[in-house]
Amino acid sequence: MIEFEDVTKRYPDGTVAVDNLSLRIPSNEITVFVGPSGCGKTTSLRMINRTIERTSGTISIDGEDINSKDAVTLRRGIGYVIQNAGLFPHKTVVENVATVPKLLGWDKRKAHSTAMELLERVGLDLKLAERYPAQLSGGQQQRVGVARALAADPLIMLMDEPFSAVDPVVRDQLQEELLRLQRDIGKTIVFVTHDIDEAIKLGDNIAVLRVGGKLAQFAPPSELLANPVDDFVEGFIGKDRGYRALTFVTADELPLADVPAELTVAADGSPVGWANGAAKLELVGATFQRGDSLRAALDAVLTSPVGKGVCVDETGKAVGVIDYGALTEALRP
Ligand SMILES: Nc1ncnc2c1ncn2[C@@H]1O[C@H](COP(=O)(O)OP(=O)(O)OP(=O)(O)O)[C@@H](O)[C@H]1O
Repeated sequence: MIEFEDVTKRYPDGTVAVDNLSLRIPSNEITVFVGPSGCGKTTSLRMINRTIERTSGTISIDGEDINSKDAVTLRRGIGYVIQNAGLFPHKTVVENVATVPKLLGWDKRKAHSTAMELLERVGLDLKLAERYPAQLSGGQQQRVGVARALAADPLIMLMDEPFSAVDPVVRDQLQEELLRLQRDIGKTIVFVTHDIDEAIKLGDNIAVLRVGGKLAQFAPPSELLANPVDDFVEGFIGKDRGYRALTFVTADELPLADVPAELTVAADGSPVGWANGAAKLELVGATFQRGDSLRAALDAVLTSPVGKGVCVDETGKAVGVIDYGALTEALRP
C-alpha cells in the first residue's frame, strides 16, 4: 500500500499544487488520479518516486517512509511511464528496455533476453526490436515505454498520461493491453489522466482531485458513478453517468423471453435475422451474452431493427431476447 498522510507541495513561487492530501493506494490494483488541468495529479504522482520532493507530510510504501532510503534506490523499484514514452533516442528499442537491468548489474545476455520477453508481453512485433524509437509509431513507442518500466520487475508502476498522445483507436488498444497485462502481473499501478472515461475503464479505484490537489472522492468507478459526493464530482463525471454505470452491472439477471418464431436462426442456432413480412430478412444487430454488461444488452436492443436484443450463449446460439420495455423495467433502481 502507498499511503499519503497530510501531504502538501508548495513550489518555490508559492503555488500550492497539493494541499494536505491523505490517501491510501491499495497494492496490486490500478488507482487512477483524475481531475481538471492543474489540480496536482502529476505533482502527486511524482512525489511517490521523489522526482518531486514534498514540502510536508509523509508518503510511505508498505509502512516505510519513502525518505528512509535514498532516492535512486527508491526509483529503481518503481517503474515510470510518461506521455510520448520518453525513450532514449540513440538506443535501439531492445537497448532501451534493457537499460535498467544493465544498471542493476545483470549480465548482458540476461538483460537482452528479458527485454525481448517484455517486448513480446506488451504486444510489440519483435521485428521492431532493433529499430530506433523515431522509427516507431506513437502507439508502438508507448508499448516500449511500458516494457522499459517493467524491466526491473518493480512492485509499483507510475504512469503519467501515458496514452494521451495517441489516436483514439490505438489508445483503446493500449488500454486493453494494459488491463490484460495487469491481470498477469498484478502491479500496484498509479495512473494519471484527465480523461474520466479512461479512469473508469482502467481504475480499480479512482481518486478525483480538485484544483489545489485536494481529494474530492476516492472510490471504485461503480461507486463514483452511483454516488458522486458533490456537485464538483458529479460535474466532472458528466451528465451521462447513469448510462456509464451500466458497464458495471451484468446482464445475468435480465428476464429473457423465449426466442420468437420471427427470429431466423441457422442450423447451429446462431441468429441470422428478423423476418419482416414476405421473404425479407433484417440483420440482427449487436448480440449480448449473460456475462456481458447491461450496456451491451442495451446496445443490442438499440441496434436491433425490431427493438429486441438477442442474447446468445458462448457458442453463439440464440438463447432468448429482451425488448426495450422489459430492459428499461430491469434498469430501474
Ligand atoms: N515547477 C513548478 N513551479 C511552480 N508551479 C508549478 C510547478 N509545477 C507545477 N506547478 C503548478 O502546480 C499546479 C499543479 O500542477 P500539476 O502539473 O501537478 O497538475 P496536473 O493536474 O498534473 O495538470 P495537467 O493535467 O494540466 O497536467 C499547477 O497550478 C501548476 O501550474
